[in-house]
Amino acid sequence: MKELEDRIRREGTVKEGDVLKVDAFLNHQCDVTLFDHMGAAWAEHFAGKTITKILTIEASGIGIACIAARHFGNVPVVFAKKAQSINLDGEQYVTTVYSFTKQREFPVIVSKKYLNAGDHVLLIDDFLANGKALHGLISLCESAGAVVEGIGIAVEKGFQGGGDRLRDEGYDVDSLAIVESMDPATGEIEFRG
Ligand SMILES: O=P(O)(O)OC[C@H]1O[C@H](OP(=O)(O)OP(=O)(O)O)[C@H](O)[C@@H]1O
Ligand SMILES: O=c1[nH]c(=O)c2nc[nH]c2[nH]1
Repeated sequence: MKELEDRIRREGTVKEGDVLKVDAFLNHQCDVTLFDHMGAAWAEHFAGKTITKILTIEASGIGIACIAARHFGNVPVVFAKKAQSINLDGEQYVTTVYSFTKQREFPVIVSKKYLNAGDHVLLIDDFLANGKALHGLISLCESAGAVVEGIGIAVEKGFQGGGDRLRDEGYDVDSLAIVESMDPATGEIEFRG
């Protein structure tokens, strides 16, 4: 998606440790017009698939997923929580995920009320790096007996391999910008053609 690639080129910065900082528009300050265009792009890609629910993971996926839902008939958006809370009751699906930016494991929790056999799920997230977050969400869907219809990602860092591993596993992964390489010394970013 050219609009997203242009924003990354203009406003993204490359940090040491394979970190691309795009918090001016994607995952700290949020450009909702861009999010709306991203939702439209996923709706075009996944047209023809029946989506009954969007599943994402806190925190950065939530805003993007909510705006994307407007393009999928306002289906419910569920976000997996990364901490237990007195506000979480009843039975839960739980797994653990290693967080790329926080560099530690988190529980990943969804109430059984909100993910069911018979759901046709679109997974949405801001970043795909090693694929840990998505494997966590896929595992929750498997536990619930829900079908993963596809995966919509804003920025995939292709060189970390998580996206291609998911494609090899048979998932339909639509990443709107795939960074093939990035250099913290020069700031240069190359996208997959
Ligand atoms: O493919 P992976 O290696 O799993 O990396 C991608 C995940 O990393 C980030 O989450 P993170 O827990 O770092 O932070 P967040 O709270 O900003 O969502 C991002 O939002 C994805 O969920
Ligand atoms: O802002 C971010 N930049 C990244 O490079 C990244 N990788 C996973 N999650 C990420 N979030």
